[in-house]
Amino acid sequence: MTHAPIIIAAGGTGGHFFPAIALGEELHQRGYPLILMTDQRRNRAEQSIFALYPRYTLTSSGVAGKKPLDKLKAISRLLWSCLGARKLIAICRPAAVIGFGGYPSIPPLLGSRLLCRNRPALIIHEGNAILGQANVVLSRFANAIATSYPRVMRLPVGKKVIQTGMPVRPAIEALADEPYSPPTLHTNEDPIHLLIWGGSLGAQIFSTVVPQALCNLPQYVRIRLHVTQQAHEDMVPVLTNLYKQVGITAHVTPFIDDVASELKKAHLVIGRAGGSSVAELATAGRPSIMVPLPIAASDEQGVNAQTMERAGGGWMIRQRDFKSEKLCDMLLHLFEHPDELKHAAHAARTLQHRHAAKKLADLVEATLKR
Ligand SMILES: CC(=O)N[C@H]1[C@@H](OP(=O)(O)OP(=O)(O)OC[C@H]2O[C@@H](n3ccc(=O)[nH]c3=O)[C@H](O)[C@@H]2O)O[C@H](CO)[C@@H](O)[C@@H]1O
Repeated sequence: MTHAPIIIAAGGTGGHFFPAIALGEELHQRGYPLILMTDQRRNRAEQSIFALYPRYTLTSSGVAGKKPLDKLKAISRLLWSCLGARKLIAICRPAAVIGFGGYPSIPPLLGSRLLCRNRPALIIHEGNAILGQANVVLSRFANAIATSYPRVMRLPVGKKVIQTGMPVRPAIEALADEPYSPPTLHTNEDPIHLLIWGGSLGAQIFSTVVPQALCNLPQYVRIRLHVTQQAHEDMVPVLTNLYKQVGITAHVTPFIDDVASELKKAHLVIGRAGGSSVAELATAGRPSIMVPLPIAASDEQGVNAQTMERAGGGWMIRQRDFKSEKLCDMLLHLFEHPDELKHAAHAARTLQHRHAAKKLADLVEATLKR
């Protein structure tokens, strides 16, 4: 039987895009033709499973927190994109449109619901512990809402809500049973692996506070450290030299391609608390120090980090309190108390949700049969 196509719409940052790809792979295996609608940041993507509509670029500009004139411009761009999306939907007549959040997911879902005669099924996925701005708008029209977390703030009443979990890349899903052994400072000389990442777009703060903290650790700790750090291109040579000078083994790069291998090695992760990063920490069972992005529209990263901290899987520090002296003390304390790291690694797994891509694809198929 030939299926009608399915449109997957997602903002172009890793947190929205990687789960969209994971679902795409699953639906592709089930025989669905797929169309990916994303923004300029990802327009060259995944040609093998997605027939990317060649001239279609979604708006990526947010609306929240803007000055009135800029807000008006952003809203007009969104509405213009809705018209563009409607044209595409009229041509390819999809059976369903699935949104992964971010403003670029609004035009295809809203366009198909308000402007098209053949109305495809609408499903949204929320990757954070609070419904994001775009999903707040779209949830009113959705036939089903899939969530990563068991409890999600701002969900509308009376809608079909199912926790499918956050789809993660297969190599990360394969870490679901990976054991964790904490580093021991005084009984062996093995490396202590630290992973430092800043979300899909990096974060400047980790290039200042973290190196200062690591340089202030005692020498017997520094020589054991193996650091993998994501940093802005300009900072790569600066941090590489700094770490070398103080005897820290480090690999500094603008983007970590093989996140799975890094998580597998990591004794501790320092980073933001975006939906995908937290889901990956839970899958791999790795303890973390989380510094939520302070400018995130709904403080979704703060809510994600709090959820992980309450589960016992890590420690949240607000950016205003993220200082090198504090981080240095905290790292030394954790390395001296490996049981705390071990406990956090186990606790992180309580938020693990396996086979999310499969569960989400099941939900899509169930909604098609509605
Ligand atoms: C799912 C989701 O809603 N994510 C949030 C996140 O998106 P954002 O995309 O910034 O961050 P996430 O933590 O959600 O995702 C980051 C993704 O990039 C990957 N990665 C990161 C660094 C690297 O070097 N290599 C790499 O592959 C991570 O493994 C992860 O899969 O921040 C936004 C603010 O800007 C929030 O508003 C979003 O709500």
